[in-house]
Amino acid sequence: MPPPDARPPVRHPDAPEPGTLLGAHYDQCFGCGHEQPHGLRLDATAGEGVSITAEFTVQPAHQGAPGLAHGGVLATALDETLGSLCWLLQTIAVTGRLETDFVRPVPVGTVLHLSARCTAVHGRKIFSSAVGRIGSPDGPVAVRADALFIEVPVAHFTDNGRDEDIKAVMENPDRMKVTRAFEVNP
Ligand SMILES: CCCCCCCCCCCC(=O)SCCNC(=O)CCNC(=O)[C@H](O)C(C)(C)COP(=O)(O)OP(=O)(O)OC[C@H]1O[C@@H](n2cnc3c(N)ncnc32)[C@H](O)[C@@H]1OP(=O)(O)O
Repeated sequence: MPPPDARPPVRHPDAPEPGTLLGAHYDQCFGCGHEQPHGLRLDATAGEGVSITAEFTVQPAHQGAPGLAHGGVLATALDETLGSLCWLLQTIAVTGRLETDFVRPVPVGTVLHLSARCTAVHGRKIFSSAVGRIGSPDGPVAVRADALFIEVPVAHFTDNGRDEDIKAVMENPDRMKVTRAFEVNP
């Protein structure tokens, strides 16, 4: 829970307009990248204020029990959607805590409709919540999460990431891709 002196989140003036499809922030990201054959390929769209909507289709590669999505995959979908809120705050942050409720089983082939919103900011701490619904934005709730993201310097990635992956990103001639890989301001 945010402390009493937490402040409401403020949408950055340079945040993408509501309705903008954000696209993959990093081609190799398991949540949104298009070069991960078994990734979620989640598509996130900027919403009003500090909110995001997103969709992903549960594939056979995402099974836990036969015909049903793995809980860790569903948590990834929530994490990715929540992480995209940082793009609207234009803050570099990583997941510190992700508390997930699994409410309904999610069959393979389901389109999961996710929505996330930032609820408060306190120092480096960003509080947010998300929900995932089956089949439509008004469908039955399947998963819910509350999260705490922590603002970090870009060195969090460059100091800790595997050298060859950092190097590969840095050498990309598309400077926007370099920037977005580390979730920095566009
Ligand atoms: C378009 C697309 C855009 C971009 C879209 C991007 C989508 C990406 C989505 C995926 C995001 C991820 O999965 S990110 C990957 C998964 N996460 C990680 O790998 C993070 C690993 N953890 C860490 O590196 C570290 O623990 C940190 C950075 C989270 C925190 O370490 P630190 O920097 O030393 O900070 P620290 O002093 O410990 O904590 C700062 C404050 O936060 C609190 N705090 C820290 N962790 C926790 C915690 N788990 N639960 C409660 N509180 C916590 C502390 O009590 C403290 O509060 P106070 O004393 O100040 O009150």
